[in-house]
Amino acid sequence: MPLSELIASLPIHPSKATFVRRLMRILTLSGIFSQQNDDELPEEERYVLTNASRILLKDHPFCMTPFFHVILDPKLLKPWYQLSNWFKKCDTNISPFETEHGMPFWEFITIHDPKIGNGFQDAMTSDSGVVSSVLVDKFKGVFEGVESLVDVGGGNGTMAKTIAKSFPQMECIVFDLPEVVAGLQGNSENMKYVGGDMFEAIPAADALLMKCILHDWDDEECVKLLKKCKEAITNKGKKGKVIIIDIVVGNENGDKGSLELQLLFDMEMKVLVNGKERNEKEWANLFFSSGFNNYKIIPIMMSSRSLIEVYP
Ligand SMILES: C[S@@+](CC[C@H](N)C(=O)[O-])C[C@H]1O[C@@H](n2cnc3c(N)ncnc32)[C@H](O)[C@@H]1O
Ligand SMILES: C/C=C/c1ccc(O)c(OC)c1
Repeated sequence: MPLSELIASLPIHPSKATFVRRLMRILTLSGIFSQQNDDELPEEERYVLTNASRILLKDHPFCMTPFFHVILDPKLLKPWYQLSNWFKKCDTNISPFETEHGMPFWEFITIHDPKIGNGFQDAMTSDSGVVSSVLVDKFKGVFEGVESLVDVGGGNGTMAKTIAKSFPQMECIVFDLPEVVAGLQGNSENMKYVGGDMFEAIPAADALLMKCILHDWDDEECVKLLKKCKEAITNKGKKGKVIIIDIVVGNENGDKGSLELQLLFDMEMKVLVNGKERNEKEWANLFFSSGFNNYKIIPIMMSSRSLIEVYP
């Protein structure tokens, strides 16, 4: 799109029109747009979308805009300014988020601020939209022989919806806090929602899915949670498995971008929920400390995430 057309299509005051070129100049340098000139109209600069801006489009099937809205929300940015204070205090269990807002993140989004809560669910929906589609397209084998599945901390059920549709014989349960699943209904007969606290008890199944759960908690809490998982999959003499989708920090393919994403998430988890991203050794320690015997890591999405199968 030529610059003049871009300016004409934006809802801005005419007095601000000349600033658009300066904004586009830096957004082009940072890869959000690229410039493409037209030989027939050499005097006017033209901009095109890049992969980075394409996923911001509302009608893109994997639009990530809700995710960026949450990350950049002032209420979720303010805790970053508490890092300096946080470093000086001895209370290791309190996140910079709690230092800022006086309550843990989960309480804040489920009870105190439903607007941020809805924004957060939309953010996770956009993330799970991409990941669930990659999963059923390329890694279907992980679910082979699984007759029942519980998505632990499954939020509004985006992962479960895609899996339940792809495996009509599988019984899928979305398990999350009562406030989160209240009033939700599945889109097929083989899925339902159950409310509860995963640190108390998890419904029994052949397999449990935990996407973006363990990185929310410290090691002690993770071991507690994984022990509950083991109970849930070793019912009736059967031995099931836990399927984790999370980050495994590492840079084996040498891609600086994916490492940067992993480390940025590590900071985000620290600041918001007192969680962390783990490397393979740290993951293995968690599994063996909770009574599991074996695991397999499968990198997905250019190693930005991994699929980890954990066996009792
Ligand atoms: C980062 S979100 C991940 C959501 C979903 N798995 C996904 O990846 O789209 C973490 C989820 O854990 C849920 N959660 C937090 N504490 C929980 C608890 N004690 N019991 C069950 N779910 C909990 C939250 O409500 C939230 O939906
Ligand atoms: C702004 C994003 C916040 C966030 C909080 C907790 C999570 O587990 C998470 O997983 C991708 C994202």
